[in-house]
Amino acid sequence: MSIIEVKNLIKSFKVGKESVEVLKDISFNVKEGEFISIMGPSGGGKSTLLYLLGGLDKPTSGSVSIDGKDLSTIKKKEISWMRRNKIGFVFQFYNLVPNLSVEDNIMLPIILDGKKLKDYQKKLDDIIDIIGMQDKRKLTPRELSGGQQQRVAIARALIFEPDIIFLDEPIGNLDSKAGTEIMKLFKKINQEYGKTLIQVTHSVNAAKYGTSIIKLIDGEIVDREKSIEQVV
Ligand SMILES: Nc1ncnc2c1ncn2[C@@H]1O[C@H](COP(=O)(O)OP(=O)(O)OP(=O)(O)O)[C@@H](O)[C@H]1O
Repeated sequence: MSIIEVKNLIKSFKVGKESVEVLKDISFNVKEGEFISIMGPSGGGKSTLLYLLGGLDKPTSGSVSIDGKDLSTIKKKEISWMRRNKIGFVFQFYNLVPNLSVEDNIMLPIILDGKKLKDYQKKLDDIIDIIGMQDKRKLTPRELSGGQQQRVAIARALIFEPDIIFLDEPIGNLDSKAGTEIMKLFKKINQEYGKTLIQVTHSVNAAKYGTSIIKLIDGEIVDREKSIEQVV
């Protein structure tokens, strides 16, 4: 079964009196364990699509289903549960809390959810190992490089062990060396930990880490291929 099913998805925004159709009848499926790169020109609707897939916004019509459950018809409680346990997000600008340590930033979703920190201590240690930052766990974000900050944001997205992680321009703010290291980390999270990843990116370098590439132009999928050479 597909972990994500997108059917006839349409999203319009009202701009003044006019309605602008940003996504035009999009359908596709994502299988568990895939790593999809969504590429295409600026303004084509990539971020809009990512937010709909993650349940952060609602479609005008059509549907997004995760594990066979249509996000527009399930109960609010269930969607909040899904957002916490099933889905993780990583953004371009990390969105860390500046005065909290690395480990407190990673544990933030646990704190906000009212869960007991000690129940997640082992998980925290494991995740800090995965991101390779044991020696930096007491530092605050301003003491870290951009690449290290993004590692912390990735760890925070992993703490609830989601099956799917959405990445919005995850290396858009990094130089090429740090960017490559982050992409290798995503590849490991995809291949070794079996997470399904969906990234929006302008970078051909980042896109080629995907197992499949979707090209979105002007709100429509114009191509879906296995390798970047077939798309660019
Ligand atoms: N909340 C909103 N209200 C009105 N228009 C919006 C809204 N969100 C997005 N848009 C419009 O939808 C279009 C697609 O935006 P989106 O950010 O999804 O594109 P994108 O492909 O991610 O672009 P970029 O690569 O520049 O980030 C743009 O024209 C944008 O102005």
